[in-house]
Amino acid sequence: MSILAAEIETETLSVENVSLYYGAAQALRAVSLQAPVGQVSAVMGRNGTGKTSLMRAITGRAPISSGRILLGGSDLTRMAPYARARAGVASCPQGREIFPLLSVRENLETGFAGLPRGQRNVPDEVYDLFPVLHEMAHRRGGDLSGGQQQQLAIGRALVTRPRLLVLDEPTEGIQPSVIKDIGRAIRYLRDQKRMAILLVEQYVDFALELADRVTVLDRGAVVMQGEAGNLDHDALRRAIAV
Ligand SMILES: Nc1ncnc2c1ncn2[C@@H]1O[C@H](COP(=O)(O)OP(=O)(O)OP(=O)(O)O)[C@@H](O)[C@H]1O
Repeated sequence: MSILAAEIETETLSVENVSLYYGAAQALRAVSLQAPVGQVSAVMGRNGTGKTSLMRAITGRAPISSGRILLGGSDLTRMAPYARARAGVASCPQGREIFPLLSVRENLETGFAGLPRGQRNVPDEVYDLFPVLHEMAHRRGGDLSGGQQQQLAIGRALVTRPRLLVLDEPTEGIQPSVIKDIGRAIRYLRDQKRMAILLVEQYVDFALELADRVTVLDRGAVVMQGEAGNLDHDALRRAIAV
């Protein structure tokens, strides 16, 4: 087996037949997908089709009723969110969840919690990717623009040195110049850091520009899945059109 094949096998996120309910309402119906390292795996779908629920299932914020979630050799299924973070899962949730009264620097430092003492620093690449975080280190998180907050949310996720980065609609409500920066950061993390990136995105052109693989959800179920280059993009656009 080549080194690359071994790495993919040990580092891939594997979601297997995951179902999730809110009370009696089923939000995910036996969803399966793979997100290998060194690839962007996009999850798309109309509003309310279960994209955020899938992200919550992976990060441990919502319990699943059946199925399994594996990251490489670790079975995350029953792990608490903090244990999943230690196992290498980082997420930028919808709404970003920046601490408004903490400074930019302090927001980044909240990512230290699960790290060994020797790694409790902000990696240079966070500031290389998003120089604004350096310039605004002492500003309060709540005083940043939406785009700057999104960069901060990604920076904070990177502080935890993740193997899997989960991004829930990173372009939502953000100006084009910052969307470009975010796209560049995602490419860098995929190609240079070889992270597995799971990207929930409604902005089709942005998602298709980056995605290696695509999963489309409809009413909580997978209705289309495959390598981005092999999918019928017109059918895909129809499947997610509002
Ligand atoms: N906490 C909750 N309690 C009850 N139902 C919920 C809850 N969160 C989501 N839902 C329902 O579950 C379904 C899937 O929602 P989810 O947020 O996962 O979809 P989504 O594809 O991320 O939507 P959006 O694009 O609007 O963020 C929807 O019908 C939604 O109303």
